[in-house]
Amino acid sequence: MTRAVLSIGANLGDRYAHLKGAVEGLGESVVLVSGVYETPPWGDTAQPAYLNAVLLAVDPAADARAWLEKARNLEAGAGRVRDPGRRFGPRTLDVDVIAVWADDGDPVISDDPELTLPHPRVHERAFVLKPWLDIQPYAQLPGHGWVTDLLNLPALAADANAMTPRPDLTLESGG
Ligand SMILES: Nc1ncnc2c1ncn2[C@@H]1O[C@H](COP(=O)(O)OP(=O)(O)OP(=O)(O)O)[C@@H](O)[C@H]1O
Ligand SMILES: Nc1nc2c(c(=O)[nH]1)N=C(CO)CN2
Repeated sequence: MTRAVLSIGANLGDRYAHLKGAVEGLGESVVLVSGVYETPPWGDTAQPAYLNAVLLAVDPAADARAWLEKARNLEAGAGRVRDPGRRFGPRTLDVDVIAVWADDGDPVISDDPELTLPHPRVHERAFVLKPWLDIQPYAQLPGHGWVTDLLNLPALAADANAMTPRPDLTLESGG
């Protein structure tokens, strides 16, 4: 399994530095990086705004579980502390594995709570779908269809409208 779409988000500390650290940490596996967006907090609104971006990464040696390990290591490296009482609470860095595709192009499907694929809430999250569409205009979310159709649903369109592009904050791929 070699291809993954990853979402990165930060709303504590130096948010931009945390996103840059995640891209740098993934090194040469990163092939596409979206623009950075300032996004209102989703799911738990009493917290600061996030910076969000989406990456496409390729690693011939990585299976789906390896992408999760990379994500956890990056979060730990950014000093993320989990608050068990606050499911969608603030964080220095969140790295989610959105979807993974195997060598033959088939999506990896998993209902394992440790690694659910595709990510079980991504179809409700404009802060992931909009940057994903930036880097893959014909993206399809396995089980949910075209990302562009999802973003046209009224609730998601409203959330996407509330996102602010931050062209002053750039992320570079390729290590
Ligand atoms: N696709 C996935 N990507 C990342 N983590 C996942 C995925 N599926 C299941 N998990 C599990 O979810 C656990 C909690 O992850 P995390 O604390 O990042 O959740 P969260 O960011 O608060 O919420 P969300 O997953 O909705 O963004 C992780 O330890 C991980 O094992
Ligand atoms: N805008 C935005 N909201 C969130 C984010 C995120 O990355 N961006 N991550 C969360 C963790 O589950 C909860 N809410």
